[in-house]
Amino acid sequence: MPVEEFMAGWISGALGLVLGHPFDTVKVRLQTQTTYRGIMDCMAKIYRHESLLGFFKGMSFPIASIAVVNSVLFGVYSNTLLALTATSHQERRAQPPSYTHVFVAGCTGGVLQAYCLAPFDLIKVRLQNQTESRVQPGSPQPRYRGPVHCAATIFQEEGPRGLFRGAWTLMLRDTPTLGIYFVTYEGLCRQYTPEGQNPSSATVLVAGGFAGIASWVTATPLDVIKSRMQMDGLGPKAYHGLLDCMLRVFPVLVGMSLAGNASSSPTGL
Ligand SMILES: CN(C)C(=N)NCCC[C@H](N)C(=O)O
Repeated sequence: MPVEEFMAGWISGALGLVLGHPFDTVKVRLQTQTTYRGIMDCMAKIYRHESLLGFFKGMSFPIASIAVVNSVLFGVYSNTLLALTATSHQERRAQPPSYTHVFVAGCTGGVLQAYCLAPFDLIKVRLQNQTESRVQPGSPQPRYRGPVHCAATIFQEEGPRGLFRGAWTLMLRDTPTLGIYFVTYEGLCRQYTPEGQNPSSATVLVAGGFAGIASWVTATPLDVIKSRMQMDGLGPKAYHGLLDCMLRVFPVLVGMSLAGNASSSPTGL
């Protein structure tokens, strides 16, 4: 991959992260903490106690790692398609791969990117969950003083494997859902591009947006489990592993959506 493409990917990925991180912080807090009554309450509390900076906790490692993580995803996807179909990127417009091949290549990219992403994602989630204010004088010191201190503390307290806490759930989340991402993206591009031509920028934008929605809708249930497993290394353990966490969280999630009221669960989920 040429350096310019790598840098362009890094800058655009980083911009997307800066715009999305405040919403991601609210999502992570609602997934793992019981003190908020819903999205608006969470946003108001973060703003009041932690100022605007509270929404951006844990953002530096994702920005530093996004280019590498995305290169792994797209590089593995492209090379898996090459191995499955024996056609290069340029030849694929004339001879489009089957959706099964696209799905398998997307899943393969998903597994390997999840493995690279796991420690960075863990540190992000731990820092996002720190509610101590950095601006109010006299506030208690947070457990982690920054991403490097967080990584070092996890390493000391939970061992080297602690840095991969939640990695299996992350892989389970990203393997099928990145397959879904690439199938949706390919399908929409093919639908709206005349045969033999490259998709226009508008088509790429819209197809990427809808692919993102389709993959995140399917990824969200396991995303809840992943965030809970990642926070479970602190203090006494709440779950005896991934299956126990799924069995205890999913019935509550299903009950909440059937009742149509996501914020009034007695467990605070
Ligand atoms: C649809 N899915 C599951 C994905 N696109 N996965 C990769 C996302 C990584 C991202 N930094 C995150 O928010 O975890």
